[in-house]
Amino acid sequence: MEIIKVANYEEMSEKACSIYVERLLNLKNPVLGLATGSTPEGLYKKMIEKQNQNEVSFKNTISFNLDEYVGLDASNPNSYHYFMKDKLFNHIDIPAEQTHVPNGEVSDTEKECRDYEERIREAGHIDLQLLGLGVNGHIGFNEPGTSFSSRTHIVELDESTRNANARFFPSIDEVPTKAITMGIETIMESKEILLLASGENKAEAVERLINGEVSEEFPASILQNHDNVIVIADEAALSKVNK
Ligand SMILES: N[C@@H]1[C@@H](O)[C@H](O)[C@@H](COP(=O)(O)O)O[C@@H]1O
Repeated sequence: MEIIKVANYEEMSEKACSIYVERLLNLKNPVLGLATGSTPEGLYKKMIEKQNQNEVSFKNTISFNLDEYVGLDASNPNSYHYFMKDKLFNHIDIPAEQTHVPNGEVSDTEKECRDYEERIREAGHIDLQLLGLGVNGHIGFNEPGTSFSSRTHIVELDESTRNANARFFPSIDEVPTKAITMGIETIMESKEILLLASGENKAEAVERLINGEVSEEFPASILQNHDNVIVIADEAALSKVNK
């Protein structure tokens, strides 16, 4: 695991963007795993700038998002479909049919999980998977206790996760209770993983990610077993490491 320490959120986004640009320029048909949440927003802004400056193009890129709430349709501003269009896809040249976000609105969610896995396989697996980090160690929506051999599946969201994400909703009651997420094994099959963390509220989780025991009780700890992981974290997020 390579750990890159940066001063703040801005520098984290900058550094992550430079890694993206490098991979986009080096891969013929990049398959990107994308994430939602506050953490990657700065990176997405910078990627849009890079395209506007003609430094990169996403025309040959295929993308797969990690997760989506169950029960929110794509036009709901809190859905991850909406987030991705609003923050990235509507502003870059990636063809819509090359973007994939799990569909939490279908009646047969089990089939959607299987189909999502199939689409990732057909694309030749993910070259670079972006991850944020939940305060309880979740990656995607894989909550503590999720099997390390899980594939794309439906999850019950933890109360702590619903509380953490309630800031985006009018009230906690409107935060969905279920989500569809790539599994831990799906994520671990990515050829390279880039995890971003910023702020003091992530400090404990970052410490466990780096130094903690590898355990299903802390899903992100599995990344210690992947041989191509870069963590970019700011000083606040790293404040509990090496103390
Ligand atoms: N499903 C998402 C995760 O993919 C994300 O990484 C995490 C952290 O979010 P944030 O970046 O807003 O702290 O929370 C959400 O629950």
